[in-house]
Formats: sequence, C-alpha cells, structure tokens
Amino acid sequence: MVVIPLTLVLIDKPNPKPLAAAMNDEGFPGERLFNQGYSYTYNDVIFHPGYIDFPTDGINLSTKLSRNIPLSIPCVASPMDTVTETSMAVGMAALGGIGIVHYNNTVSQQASIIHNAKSHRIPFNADLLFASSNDTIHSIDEFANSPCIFVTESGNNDSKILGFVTKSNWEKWSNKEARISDYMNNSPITLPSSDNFEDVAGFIASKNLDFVPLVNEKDGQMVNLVTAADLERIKSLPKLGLPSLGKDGKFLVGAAVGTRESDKKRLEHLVKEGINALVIDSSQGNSLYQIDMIKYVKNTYPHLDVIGGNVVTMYQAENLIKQGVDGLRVGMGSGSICTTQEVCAVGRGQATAVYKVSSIAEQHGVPVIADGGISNSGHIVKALSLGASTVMMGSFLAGSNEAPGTYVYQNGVRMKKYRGMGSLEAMTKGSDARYLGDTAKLKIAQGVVGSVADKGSVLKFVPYTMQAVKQGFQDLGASSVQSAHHLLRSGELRLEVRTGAAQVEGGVHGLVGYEKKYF
Ligand SMILES: NC(=O)C1=CN([C@@H]2O[C@H](COP(=O)(O)OP(=O)(O)OC[C@H]3O[C@@H](n4cnc5c(N)ncnc54)[C@H](O)[C@@H]3O)[C@@H](O)[C@H]2O)C=CC1
Ligand SMILES: O=c1[nH]c(=O)c2[nH+]cn([C@@H]3O[C@H](COP(=O)(O)O)[C@@H](O)[C@H]3O)c2[nH]1
Ligand SMILES: [K+]
Repeated sequence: MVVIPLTLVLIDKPNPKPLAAAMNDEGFPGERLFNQGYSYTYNDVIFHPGYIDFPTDGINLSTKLSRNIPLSIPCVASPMDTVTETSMAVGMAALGGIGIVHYNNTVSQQASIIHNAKSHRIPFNADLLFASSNDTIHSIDEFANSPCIFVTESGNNDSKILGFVTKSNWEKWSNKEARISDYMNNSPITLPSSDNFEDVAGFIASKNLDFVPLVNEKDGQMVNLVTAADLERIKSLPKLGLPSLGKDGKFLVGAAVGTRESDKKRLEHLVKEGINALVIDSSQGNSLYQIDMIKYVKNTYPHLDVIGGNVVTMYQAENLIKQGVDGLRVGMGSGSICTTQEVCAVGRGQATAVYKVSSIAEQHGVPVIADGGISNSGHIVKALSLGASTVMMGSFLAGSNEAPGTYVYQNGVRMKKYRGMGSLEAMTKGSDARYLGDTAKLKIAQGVVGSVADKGSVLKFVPYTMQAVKQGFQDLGASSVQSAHHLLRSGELRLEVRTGAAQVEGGVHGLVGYEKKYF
C-alpha cells in the first residue's frame, strides 16, 4: 500500500492569490476596459478612488484647447446658434475657457460677433439701446432692462454717442411726444473698452457714477455699459481666475466654419477679426472636403490653430493628424440634441470615443476636445480622465444668461430655446450659407429643437462646476489634467462598467420626493 503524505495533498490544492496581487487586479485599466467591443457612455463607466495627498485648492485645471492655445479651465462653448455669440464668448474667455462662434449666419454677422467679443475686456456684455435725437420715446417699456437709451447720429451703434436719456429723465419730461433732442443729456463720461473690470469699477466708485459706457478707442463705437448695480452683482459671484487672453491682451475667441469653397472667403474675414482658433465643423471629419480645408488653412494661415473633427475612431483621427491639425473634436451622436446615431447608424459611445481618439492624439501632442453629452460635473471628470484636454458643451450652457435668445415660460418654468445645428429649423435658417440655397436637395434632420431650463450666469455656475470637478480629481488622486492622463495611461486608474442597477444606485433613489441643488 502507498501512503501519501498529508503535506503533499495540501500542496496540490490551488494556492489562494496573494492579497497584494488581487488588489492590483481590482477593476480594469482603460486599455482593457475599452478593448472588449462595447461602446461605453460616460454613465456606463465609474472610476475607483485613488489616494488623496493634496487639498482641492492644490488642483490645477489649466489645460490646452489645441497645440498653441492654453486655457485656465477645460471648458469650451459649442459653435451652435443657441449657444455661442458675443456674450458667451466673452463670459467663457473671462472664466479662462473659450467660446467658438457658430457660422449659421452671414459672414458679416459672424465677423461682427467676433469683433464685439474681442472689443470686451470685462466679463459681461450689456444689452445696449440706441436711438437718434429725432426719435420719440413713448413708453417706459422701451428702456427694457437698461438704465438708459444712448443717442447717436444714426440711431444705431455705428456712429458716435451724442447723449443719453435715463428713465428718470424721461419720466420727468411731461410731453411724451417730444423729440429726444429736447431733453437728452450731453455725452456721458466714457472709458476705453480695453480697460479691465477693476479699473472700470474703481472709476465708477471714485466718481460716484450710475454707469459708464465703454467705447472702442479705434472706431469710437460703444461696446458695453457698466452700471453701479453690475459692481454689486459681480461681488456676489465667485472670484474669477485667470482670463483667456491672447498676446494682444484681448479675449481669446474661436470660430467655426464648414468645408465649402465659400468658407474660405468667410475665414478671410474671421482671420481679419483676429480669431485665435478655428474649428472645422462637421459631424464626420474624415472626409476629402475636410482634408482639403485643413491643407488650405495650414498653407494660408500657418499661425492659426486648426481643430479638426468630429471623429470617434483612431483611424479617423490619424487621417486628420497627418494633415497637421492642432486639436481634435471628438463625438458623434452623443450630444443631447443629436439624432445622428438614430438616423445614420453611425457614431460611438462617448467614453469609448474619447478614450480611443485621445490614445492616438496624445502620441502626437494633439489635445482632444470631448464634444457632447456633458450634463454634469461627473461627466467632465470622466471626459478629462479618459484623455480629453477640454470638454465642449452645448446643453450645459444653453440655459445661461449668456446664451443667445430670450427666456420664455413653459408650464411655469423659465427656459431658453436650444436646437441642434442639424435640426430642420437650424438648417433652414442657415440654408443660404451652408446649403448654397439648394432647395432642390432633400434635407434630412440629424438634430432636434428643444429647450433648456434657466441656469443663471455662466460666471456663477461654471466656477461651481469647476470646484466639483476638482473634488472628483482629488478623489482620483489627480492633481491636474496632465496627472489624470498619466494615471490613465500608466494603468493606475481603475475603471469598471456599472450595471443598470449600479447606475440606479449611483443616482438618487428610493425617496418620495427631493430637490437637487448643487450649490
Ligand atoms: N457631433 C455630432 O454628432 C453632429 C454634429 N452635427 C452638427 O450639425 C452641423 C452640420 O453637420 P454636417 O451635416 O455634418 O455638416 P457638413 O457641412 O460637414 O456636411 C453636410 C453635407 O455636405 C457635404 N459637404 C461638405 N463639404 C462639401 C464640399 N466641399 N463639397 C461637397 N459636399 C460637401 C458633406 O459630405 C455632407 O453630406 C454641424 O454644426 C455639426 O457640428 C450634426 C450631426 C452630428
Ligand atoms: O447629431 C447632432 N445633430 C445636431 O443637430 C447637432 N448640433 C450640434 N451637435 C453636436 O452636439 C454637441 C452638443 O451636445 P450637448 O448638448 O450634449 O452638449 C455639439 O457641440 C455638436 O457636436 C449635433 N449633433
Ligand atoms: K444623442
């Protein structure tokens, strides 16, 4: 009989994995998670927390829009006609981000938006009212929200200020049929529009003024208005960080154009206005048309940073990188108003798209803009930690005071219109510019028209959002955007996919009712 020693039997049993190895195996590194054939959205994935050895104040969110455009916050306003015109471009640049002015307008309209934004040096853009001295003011309503109406030769802001009428001037004047020239005040004291906010505020306070118009020194045109009430309002907002300024000391402003022949002429005007970055706007950037346009821009304006897109795969990205793009815009069908995936069956989950494109872009030093699908600060943390350098936002910004359009009430809720640039409504408006008036072609919408709730000023909610992003970064153990990218590429950042139930658990649940307030 053979006797098997007990020790041998024990040795034959599988060894339990050492605890340290099991810990290193928790979750997946990005490389493994995103190579399984699934298209993941931001909501599908969740990060494991890392190690905190710095305070949130020690986190730096400064980044790059494109090779040569540094920003102090990773936020970009989308080139959409319900998102980015003068006020948004000014607000975003004042915050340290950037706005990309849309091109669903005439060349002169787009150029004038850029001209106005570039003439500002303070963080907001007041609504200015103009009249000529022969006009009559019939009702107090004509003042709208402005403290005064400015009087110019032409009645518009294309000529010099002759005087102004305040609400109280008008109220005191008994003959409401009188011409403005009968009771207007002489030209007000003005300041150059290149003055920064502190200088203007100091001037208003020292002279005890109600308001000061800011005038472009070059052409004498009125650009903005700062009132004593604005000074109080600004004091209640979070302190602004470093603004985005070009070498000329003006706000950084970007612009979008398409890939038609006419866009080359458009671009000439935009370059004259001093745009700092160009976005070549298309849902599918890997095209002959875009490649031709990139070549043209690189040859004609070698100092202008060109952002190509949109792309969602490494293959698409590589084609544009080869042409020398300075930035890549990533996202197809992920936007809140997008129907591209439904209509065309093409696109990619945004988390996968950002991860994949940034893994090739990073090797060439090309920053990635994660475009679309941002609806909370967690999505921003995810986009940046998956390799993006900035996020581009539409719906997140469209309900702000700075977005174009007026607020309306729907079922008691204050809202603003927000629409896709591929919606029928937007295409019809831009048909002359984008579709060359070709009414014979069958137009298929790839976007919808909707509305978003009032969010107040970007000057308030964007800084709060950045604070939330910093808290996310602290949890991950990332002290900067670069350090988040390092955690991702080294495999230290661990991710998992959330099941449907885990996503429900991760949100508010099981309550009869609640109010969601972030700050
Ligand atoms: N990110 C996304 O998922 C999406 C974004 N959008 C937005 O909607 C707007 C319109 O997007 P698209 O329809 O992709 O605009 P687009 O201008 O790139 O394309 C429209 C059509 O014109 C064609 N085209 C472009 N240049 C041409 C040229 N030089 N010669 C002949 N044909 C040419 C294109 O191949 C396409 O069939 C953009 O603002 C875009 O950002 C639309 C759909 C999806
Ligand atoms: O499929 C689409 N049809 C459209 O009509 C459309 N318009 C804009 N976009 C894209 O959506 C991004 C904004 O998305 P969010 O509202 O989610 O921020 C934008 O930045 C664009 O990339 C469109 N996509
Ligand atoms: K969508």
